[in-house]
Amino acid sequence: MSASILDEIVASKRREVAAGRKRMPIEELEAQAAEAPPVRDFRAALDGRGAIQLIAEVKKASPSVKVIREDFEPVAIARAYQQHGAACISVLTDVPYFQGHLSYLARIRAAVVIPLLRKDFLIDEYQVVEARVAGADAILLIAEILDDATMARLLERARELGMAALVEFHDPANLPRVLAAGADLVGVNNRDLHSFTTDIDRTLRLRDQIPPEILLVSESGIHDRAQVERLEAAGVSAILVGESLLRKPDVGLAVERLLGLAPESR
Ligand SMILES: O=P(O)(O)OC[C@@H](O)[C@@H](O)c1c[nH]c2ccccc12
Repeated sequence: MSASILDEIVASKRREVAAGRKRMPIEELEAQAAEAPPVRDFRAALDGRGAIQLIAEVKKASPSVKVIREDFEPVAIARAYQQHGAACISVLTDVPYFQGHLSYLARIRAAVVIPLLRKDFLIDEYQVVEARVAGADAILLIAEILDDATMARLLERARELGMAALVEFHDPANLPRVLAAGADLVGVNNRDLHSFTTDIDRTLRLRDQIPPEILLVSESGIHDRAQVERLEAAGVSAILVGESLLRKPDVGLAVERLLGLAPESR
């Protein structure tokens, strides 16, 4: 994702939020959030005490590769993820760039019991409340698109609503900002924002700079068992994986292979 596409996405989110506020004022949305069923503990589900856990992602497309999977059935994919060993599910809700939808959260929520992450570009508390109403148990926050005050405020808002926040960064310079915001669940995005290349060494290099009480998630570019074993040995709590699972015809088998529950194909 080039920096300019990130700017473009953020601009589209500002328009979405403005339109949302017109359709339904935040007070009304908050009233709905107060009535929503209880959240599931996303962070606790990732605390495998040494055994690395999987957040499996439901994502049809992305700006880097366009359509990832043609026969995209979000609920069936989520069910397979759960059945074959994922601890949590990440659901892309961005429409224009990832071909996701907010309604996928509610549909998936009705079909699985494991906790769900709203994966989107959150810049405003309106989207945080919206996530809760739609059925999310956690939200993603991206350090690269948030100033310090907004990052801390959205994190606090998530907690007030009972949700967890996974706070992601790519540039190591942003790690101190993420910690200062009070994150207890931190993601390293292995994908370079300019070249789209991924490198899990980015997570491994940063491992020692993250306090042990914080759960660390390695995100993007994970596609084989050897990588997962390296991350597990380094004490990484969880992996966030989309593309490599979605490219396989049998996503359940792909999950088992990544988790070492089934032998890898050759
Ligand atoms: O499909 P991959 O390479 O397994 O990556 C999953 C996830 O990490 C990636 O989708 C992602 C990480 N951070 C994001 C922020 C917004 C949208 C998408 C993402």
